[in-house]
Parts: sequence; C-alpha cells; structure tokens
Amino acid sequence: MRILLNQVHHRLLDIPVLRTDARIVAVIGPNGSGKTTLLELLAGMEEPEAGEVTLADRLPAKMRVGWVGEFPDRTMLFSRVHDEIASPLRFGHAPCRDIDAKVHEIAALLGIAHLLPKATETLSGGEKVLVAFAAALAPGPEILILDEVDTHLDEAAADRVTRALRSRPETTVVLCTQNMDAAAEADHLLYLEGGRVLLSGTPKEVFAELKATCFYPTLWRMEGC
Ligand SMILES: Nc1ncnc2c1ncn2[C@@H]1O[C@H](COP(=O)(O)OP(=O)(O)OP(=O)(O)O)[C@@H](O)[C@H]1O
Repeated sequence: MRILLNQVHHRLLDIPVLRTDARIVAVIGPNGSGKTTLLELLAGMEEPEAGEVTLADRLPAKMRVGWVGEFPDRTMLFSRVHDEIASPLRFGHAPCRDIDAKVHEIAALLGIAHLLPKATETLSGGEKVLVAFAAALAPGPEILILDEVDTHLDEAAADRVTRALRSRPETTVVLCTQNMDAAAEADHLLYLEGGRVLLSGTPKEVFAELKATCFYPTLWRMEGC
C-alpha cells in the first residue's frame, strides 16, 4: 500500500514529502521526535494541521485501521479477554460462529489461548499488549499501527508477534520502536529528529548513516556489520 505524506505540518512534524510502498515500515528516533504523532496521523486519529496524508490514495479515516498503543489497558473495553478480542468483529456484525472461530485462531497464533477466559484487569502488561494486538489483527486491518508495543514483550512473545505480522501479507504495518534489532527487520525505515524525517530507506541504507550513534542494531554491531 502506498503511504504518501505531502506538505504535512502537525504539532512539531514538518514533512515536505514522504512516500513508501513498503509493507513493514519502522519509525525510529529520539524521545519527542514525533514518532507517535506520525503514527496518529497514519491511523487517522489526528488530521494534519496542513497538508495531506493518504494510504493507497485514500484518507486514513476511510481505511480499516488497527491500532495498538504502548498502554493498551487505557483502551480496553471489555472485562473478559475473549470479548475484548471478539469486539471489533462484533462491531463489524460478523456472524457469531465465525467470531468464535476467529478469536480462537488468533489466540492460538499468538500463544494466548489460555488467556481467553481470564478477566482483562488481571493480565500482565505484556499479556494486555498481546490481547490488544489480537483484537487489532482479528478483523483483518488494511493497515496496522503499533506504537512501541514491543516494550512490554519478552523475546518469545515478540517473535510470535513478528510471525503473526509476516503471516498477513495483505496488511501494511507501521510500527515505532526503541529496539533497533527489531527495526532492522522492517522493509523500510524512517529516522525522525525534531519532527523531521532525516533518513528514509532500507534498514541497511538508514543504519549506515547511524553507525556512530546509539541508533544502530546491537546484533549488527556484534556481527561486525
Ligand atoms: N496532544 C498533543 N498536543 C500538543 N503537543 C503534543 C501532543 N502530543 C505530543 N505532543 C508533543 O509533540 C512532540 C512529539 O511527541 P511524540 O509523542 O510524537 O514523540 P515520540 O517520538 O513518539 O516520543 P517518545 O519516544 O518519547 O514516545 C513532543 O514534544 C510532545 O510534547
């Protein structure tokens, strides 16, 4: 899906032109550089003060968007995990038998089937992220936006999320992360500073410019890349 930003100004963001057709896009940069703001524009949660954001030539508000934030318990609606994951399907009026099958399929994919009967308020931070991720993925979003969701995930859970993303080639993913090893797995990388996109390209191209900074994948450093 083509992501296109044209003459966009919003809060501190200032993006003359940004265009990518990549499927998995990672956004990196220092605290306060505008990563979440950019994600909010792409999700249609914010409209730009100036300029235009389009996804496949459509406004984000016209797309099926999935969003998972860093603190998903702020947006959880239901007291039971099964109902939380089922909620976007119910809101979309999917048939009941399909909903149950889909909830179990997604839960199995993410290794959280054992959480389905639990109360959402009893979950750990990482479990809440996985449940929110399952709920966002269940209705088959055209674009899935993940705001630092890996912060609370252990390595095995992060791997299951990555596998789930790879198993949905029809969904475009835009994520921001402070984990440069995770960012290195994306198809396209954006490096922001002070609201500007300073670097845009493949992980190899972008990280080549960041070798002398802390924004360089540890694994690449260890491997002497
Ligand atoms: N609703 C808002 N109204 C006004 N300014 C905001 C709002 N939300 C964020 N900002 C400001 O915009 C700037 C960028 O914030 P943003 O959350 O996009 O950065 P970030 O790169 O995601 O940071 P972090 O890595 O710390 O999460 C910050 O200076 C922040 O104070």
